[in-house]
Amino acid sequence: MTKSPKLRDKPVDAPRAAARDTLRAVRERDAYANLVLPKMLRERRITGRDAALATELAYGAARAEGLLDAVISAAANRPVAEIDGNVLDVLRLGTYQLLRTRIGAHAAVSTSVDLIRSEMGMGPSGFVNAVLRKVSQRDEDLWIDELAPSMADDLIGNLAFRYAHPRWIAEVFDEALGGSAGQLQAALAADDDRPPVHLVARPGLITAEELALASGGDVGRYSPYCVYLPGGDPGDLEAVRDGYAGVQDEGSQLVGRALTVADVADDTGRWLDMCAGPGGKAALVAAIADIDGAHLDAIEISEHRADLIRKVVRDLPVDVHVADARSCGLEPGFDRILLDAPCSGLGSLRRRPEARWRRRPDDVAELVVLQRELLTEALRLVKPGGVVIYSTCSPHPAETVGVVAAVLAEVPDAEQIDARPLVPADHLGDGPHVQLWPHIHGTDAMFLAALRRR
Ligand SMILES: C[S@@+](CC[C@H](N)C(=O)[O-])C[C@H]1O[C@@H](n2cnc3c(N)ncnc32)[C@H](O)[C@@H]1O
Repeated sequence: MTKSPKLRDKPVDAPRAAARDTLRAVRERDAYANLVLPKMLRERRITGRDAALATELAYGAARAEGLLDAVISAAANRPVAEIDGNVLDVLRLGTYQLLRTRIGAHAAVSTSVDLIRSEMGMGPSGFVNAVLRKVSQRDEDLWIDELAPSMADDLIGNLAFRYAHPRWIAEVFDEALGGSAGQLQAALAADDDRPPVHLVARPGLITAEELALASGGDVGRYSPYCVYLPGGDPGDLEAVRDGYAGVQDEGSQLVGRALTVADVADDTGRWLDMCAGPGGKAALVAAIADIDGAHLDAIEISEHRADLIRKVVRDLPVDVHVADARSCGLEPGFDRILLDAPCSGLGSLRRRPEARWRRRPDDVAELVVLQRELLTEALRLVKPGGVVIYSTCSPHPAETVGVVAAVLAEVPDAEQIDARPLVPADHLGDGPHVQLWPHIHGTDAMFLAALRRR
């Protein structure tokens, strides 16, 4: 039977189908949206404005999942766990468009209905249509007013809901920010935004000024190697393709640089990166080591990640070791050691769209044990007078100041030194550690502490 013109399937639009398939991969396979989508865009030859739309929708909907689900559940009058997964992906995309983009309500609803009808037929498409129409009756603020805990009763709960963070993460940020509600609001808002793209100009190969000219970007505020890219795909830049530049958050650049500028008497040029994969900081440190006549040993436990390091440190004075850094077998006596420890990643949630909804508070306790062991070993491997930079891309106090305090209590000949002079940024607080923030510095929320063996 031929369908009537009204019922005939419309072709689904490619960017929204890619966004839906990304959300599905995240939900079904625990995939990382920022790995799945770029590959899908290449394979499906989706480029330009269409690629930008798919990215905005997929990453935006993944980032806002908790908020979207609360609204969908209210509009559908049932918990989202009772909604078929494939239908839920389309509802999330549609709700995201309605609440958080300028896409008109008609287009947001009808494209969602088309997406579901092409796969699942009329029944589910009627449900999607009904739910999204209900969602479209209010804007985001009205939904928040209706569904979030009140500011007066539960400020953290309200802000967590409003800026699409699980409550426990908002609590961690609150603790790290010292309980300032204004700071917490700004931090969550910045974390809920699309992240900027930062490039690193590899020392000795290109300057930040040259890279800014070549890329149409602006030189960074703090890192002498940083360029802010206003838009576009960094992979299209010749400097990135040729390895003169890479994509790296400015906060990470500041951590790598801090290792190289700390005072170390009689630096013999033995430098170590204890947890180096995939090699972002190792590449920067090694480029500076090359200029300074030093050598970097880079340890990484995962073979695959060690391969990634080898790719980015080609031609630089680096030895890559696949080992557990707690028992790597290298001779002690290093002048400078970077321990960029495995961590919860709560400081770079804006770059990994779905991560905030995947992490669990319990993840942290196990990581803290590993972080302490690694830092203790770093202090054994560094020479007296040498420096250890301990860093995390997390502001979680248990992973940052907690680890440093616990290890210092156990290692009597180690001391913490002021890390602030090693970081050319403002608003660095009372020290001695440095905690960067997206809402203050525009960087990921990187933490670093500087320790010395007496
Ligand atoms: C935060 S990442 C490091 C990021 C890296 N410094 C960069 O800038 O690209 C932590 C790394 O430590 C590795 N790792 C975890 N446990 C380790 C261990 N016991 N020994 C060595 N590496 C480890 C992880 O595989 C991961 O690649």
